[in-house]
Amino acid sequence: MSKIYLEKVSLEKAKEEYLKIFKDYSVETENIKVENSNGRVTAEAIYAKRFGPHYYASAMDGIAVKASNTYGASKTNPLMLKKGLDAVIVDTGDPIPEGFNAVIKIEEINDEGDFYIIEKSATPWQNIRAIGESVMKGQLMFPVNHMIRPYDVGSLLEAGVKEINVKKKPLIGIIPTGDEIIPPDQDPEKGQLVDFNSTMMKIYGEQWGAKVSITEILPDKYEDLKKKVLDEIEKNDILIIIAGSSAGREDYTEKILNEVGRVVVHGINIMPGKPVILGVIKEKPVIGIPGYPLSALLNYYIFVRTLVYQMLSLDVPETPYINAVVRRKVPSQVGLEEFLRVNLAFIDGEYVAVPRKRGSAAMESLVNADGIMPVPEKSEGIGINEKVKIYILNPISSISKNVLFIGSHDYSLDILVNEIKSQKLGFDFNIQSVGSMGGLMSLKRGECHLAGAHLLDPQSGTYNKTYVEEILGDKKVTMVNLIWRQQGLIVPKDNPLGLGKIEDLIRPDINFINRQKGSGTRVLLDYWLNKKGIPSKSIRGYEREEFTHTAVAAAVANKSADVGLGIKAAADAMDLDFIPLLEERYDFIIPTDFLQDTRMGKILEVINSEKFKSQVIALGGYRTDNTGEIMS
Ligand SMILES: Nc1nc2c(c(=O)[nH]1)N[C@H]1C(S)=C(S)[C@@H](COP(=O)(O)OP(=O)(O)OC[C@H]3O[C@@H](n4cnc5c(N)ncnc54)[C@H](O)[C@@H]3O)O[C@H]1N2
Ligand code: MOO
Repeated sequence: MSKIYLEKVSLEKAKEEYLKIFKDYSVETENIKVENSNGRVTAEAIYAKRFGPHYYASAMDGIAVKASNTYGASKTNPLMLKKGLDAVIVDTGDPIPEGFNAVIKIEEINDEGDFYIIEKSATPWQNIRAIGESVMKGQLMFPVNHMIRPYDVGSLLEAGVKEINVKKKPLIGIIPTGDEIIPPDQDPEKGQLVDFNSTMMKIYGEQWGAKVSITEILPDKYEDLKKKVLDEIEKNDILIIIAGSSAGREDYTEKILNEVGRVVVHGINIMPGKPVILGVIKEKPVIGIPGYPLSALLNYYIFVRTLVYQMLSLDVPETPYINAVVRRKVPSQVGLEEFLRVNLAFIDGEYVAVPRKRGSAAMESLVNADGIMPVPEKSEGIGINEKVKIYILNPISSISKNVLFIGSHDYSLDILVNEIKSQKLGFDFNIQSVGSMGGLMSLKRGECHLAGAHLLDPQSGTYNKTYVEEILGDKKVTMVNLIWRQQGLIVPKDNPLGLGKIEDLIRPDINFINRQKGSGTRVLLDYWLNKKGIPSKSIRGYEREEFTHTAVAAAVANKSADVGLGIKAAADAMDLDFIPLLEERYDFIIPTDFLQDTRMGKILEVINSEKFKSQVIALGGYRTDNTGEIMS
């Protein structure tokens, strides 16, 4: 097959064309002790070597008898059996003495001197385990291509099988590359990043039944990389080259494959993961995996997982999924099948999927997700209330119980999350930080259990109420105060530019960093600018938006901005200075139905506790006098 060019191949076609090349590739076999065989795959049929049990064994504690000697025994006609002659004492598992053919349980006999008295006759072979009851000598225990489970190991040992021939674990070699990449146990300087892709891949590979080795990190040098690839292909069944898959100056993977092997596919219509290179050297799969972690993982999961199972002649297990409804329009990317990370919430009898932010580099979007939602390339996107398939990342038993919070970010939420876990309340509190307005919109769409907002109404000077009424209409909700907190200017230590008030933001020497539209902090800033008659375009950096207080503080800490508006806890966390401007109210917005839910009851108990409040106060810039109170 000739090479398929970048960005032309659908995932289905790439899978079909590439995987079929290796359909007859099989790994070698090895002989291993049965004790170590869990998870391994049989290389030949396995037959039992002995009977289990291999002798007639007592199934009970009692006496062995000859059934014919017991006939006629009854309550009115008890029979006496002479010890040692008519009856022999046996324990469970003991062999049945020669000539005996039944066991009477100890609790059914009376012991009287030289005799046992019985009041019921025994039937032949009662309470005796037959030879081969558990396993028959010579019987087929497992066919070839069977994956050994823990109880299979027990059964094999019982059947006298001590060693078996299994398929060798497919060997995966991983070559991390890049001048900027350093080992994960080192601390990166500017321009350096630690290699964490390799370790994720190793863990997954081992879960699937492969043996994975990671080479030293290779710099972007063509000859070195080529030599390494040629070495490693001899030692492994599957070779992975991380990064250098796209069009960059130092992306050598494709060139090497063309020189010493061949490229089957370069570029698939998926996101993340588009620039993957699927190649072959010496009839073995060599995959150039994109460096961005989510791209790397997705390609590895799609191709390497399948290859491992295929090489072991196993069916590829289906990835667990559920059907969920999407309550907003999700546009598709032109010419790309997108795999979006989503949160899941069980609301009003169905699962609701809520997309998290895009981007192939943000591990956060995966770490905090419950599932992966494919958005097919050719569709119009996903329509409102459409049912879609979601591949789940967590057990459904926990997804069904979790509480999904969407709204503005606050540090007290982290304390809440931790308290819910440490008090083992039986559910997780999952957070999507999208700003105050975003939270209310999600609540309106029925995407979350509760929202969080700090929206000042300039006219009335109240918080949240007018916004809730306007956005949520007649949806019944209750506002419960979480905290009061200080908003102000986040500036470098010792405030070198001497900033003190909102008017300072228009100074020509100042670079500002803003929050996204719809965030409570942005609403506050715009309100102040409006009140003071300051045009937003007079502020340098007004257009540059971040999504959290922490991101604003990080921009100031890293000197990409001189000042931002945010909360004191964010400034403290980055060792910055803070100039307080206003104290604001942050409330939970809870649908009145959910207020009755036992989980919400437990959440309110936590926030009402002294333990929670004292941790919040310790953050600095917080007040908890109204925490847990219903607000109007
Ligand atoms: N001009 C273009 N640039 C890029 C394109 C494109 O089409 N045209 N595609 C983008 C996409 S999409 C992806 S995905 C990446 C793929 O990048 P490469 O495979 O070439 O890898 P690098 O550029 O070397 O690295 C990308 C990124 O990943 C980090 N990285 C690399 N290795 C590791 C590792 N082992 N552990 C953790 N992180 C790693 C690396 O430092 C970079 O930040 O290309 C886009 N560019
Ligand atoms: O394909 Mo890249 O993986 O979109 O980031």
